[in-house]
Amino acid sequence: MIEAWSPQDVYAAEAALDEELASGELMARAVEGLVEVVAARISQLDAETVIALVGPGNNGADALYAVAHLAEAGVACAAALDRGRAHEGALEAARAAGVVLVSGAEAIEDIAEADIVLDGVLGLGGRPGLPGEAADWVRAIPDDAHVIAVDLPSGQAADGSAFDPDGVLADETVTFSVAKPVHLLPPTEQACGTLTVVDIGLTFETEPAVVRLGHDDVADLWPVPGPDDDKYSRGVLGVVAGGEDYSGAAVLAVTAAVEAGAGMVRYVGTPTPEGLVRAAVPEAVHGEGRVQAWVVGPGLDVRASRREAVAQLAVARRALAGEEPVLVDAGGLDLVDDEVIEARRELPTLLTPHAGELARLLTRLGSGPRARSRTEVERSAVEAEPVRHARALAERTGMTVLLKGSTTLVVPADPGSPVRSQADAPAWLATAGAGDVLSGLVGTLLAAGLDPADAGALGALVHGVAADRVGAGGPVRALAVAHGIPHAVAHLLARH
Ligand SMILES: NC(=O)C1=CN([C@@H]2O[C@H](COP(=O)(O)OP(=O)(O)OC[C@H]3O[C@@H](n4cnc5c(N)ncnc54)[C@H](O)[C@@H]3O)[C@@H](O)[C@H]2O)[C@@H](O)CC1
Repeated sequence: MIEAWSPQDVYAAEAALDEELASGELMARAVEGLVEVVAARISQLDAETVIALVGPGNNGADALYAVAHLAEAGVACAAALDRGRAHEGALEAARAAGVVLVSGAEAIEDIAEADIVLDGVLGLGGRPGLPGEAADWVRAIPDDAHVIAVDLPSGQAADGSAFDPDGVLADETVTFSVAKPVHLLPPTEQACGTLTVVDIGLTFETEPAVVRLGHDDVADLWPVPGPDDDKYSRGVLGVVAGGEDYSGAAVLAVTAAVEAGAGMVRYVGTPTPEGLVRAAVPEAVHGEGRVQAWVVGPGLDVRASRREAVAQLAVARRALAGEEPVLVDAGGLDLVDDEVIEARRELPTLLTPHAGELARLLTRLGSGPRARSRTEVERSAVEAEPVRHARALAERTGMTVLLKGSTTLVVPADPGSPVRSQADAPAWLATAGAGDVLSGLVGTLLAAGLDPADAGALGALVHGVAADRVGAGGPVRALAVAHGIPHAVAHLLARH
């Protein structure tokens, strides 16, 4: 599991530890870890020149001390300074070690020729935008240089809220003590490259801001049956999905639920998808009945008027009015209104929109206290600030929101709970029906008793791993992902 703490919490933990340690010890620990990574990269890449981009704060000091150590060890190092401003102690160390200090046009020339660029312009204390000459430095970084960001890529928001395409785009980031939201959240995660966390001894009393499950966490969370279990105790999932137009969604969701190990699946549909489910998934039973959780919505047409569709919708509405956990996806999202929100305020509910659906929901329901904001929300706005918009929907509805995308975000209704961020899926998984598979898989976990945030995060991880294993680096169709779930789960459980 990777946990990230907010910049405020990190500053508070640093201040507390700083009081206990000798002056400069915290930074010395950070620099030691940083130097180790850069030295390893120099030998792996056969790099000859390293340049540090040095900003005015402690982040610049880390970078400058690091090149001072490397220069002492014989590496050809330079440091770009903006009008000579930098941490005094670090500057002295760099001068003494023979680091070449450059600025202006000379800095641009040296950056353009560097093998490794160490970005120490801004760290946790950075505000949006690159200061002074730094914007020119960043533009001068050659495509083939290996860029190592110190703590975080400069220009990107530390809390992960805003991505700057003109900021630093790193090949890797070396951060201290713990990850920060910038490293785990879209849209900024894409600027970080691979992440190394150097332990400098901070401890935290507070909850993390972001949590990402790793493969080794699956065995702790996955509902593995014991000898006393039967199909009912393992969890019965009701699936209200598929209509005369989108009938395949039903097959995909039900298949995924059965493959994920639901004790039993009860399917409620209209004639065409029902026939398909009967043929494709003989394990499913048909019609309404007692369940431990519901999936409502894949392929559901809430505007259909034929008798069977109206009867199916009535079951969907009963599920939303009932007490069992409900996952609401696709067409089912159209059924979420003030009455449903009120009825489900204390009940486990997981909404699983993609960016476009989330934009439509926020536009229709409004956001903010008492839904006062009634502005049109565009899909592009959700993509630019996914966490903020998912949180707005979670606050508006009191429901957990799973926002689908190349990184899946799960934002719990409780604003104090960490956001979950899973980036396990290959890009090939952006394919029709993948969301239907996710709904069946996550629904099974809800029926087994997991809470919506755990079910969403764990389901997203397994969905991604199944796609990765089935596709083996190539294309993957949604049904194959569903059929790949058992092997993916077995593979992940075997790591324990
Ligand atoms: N506090 C500690 O004890 C430790 C801090 N460490 C490093 O310290 C960093 C945090 O240090 P700082 O708080 O000094 O933060 P930064 O190094 O990010 O620098 C903040 C400084 O830059 C200025 N600034 C920020 N954004 C600007 C902008 N857009 N344009 C112009 N000026 C801007 C601020 O006014 C401030 O002077 C971490 O990211 C980490 O790299 C590590 O050395 C570990 C130990």
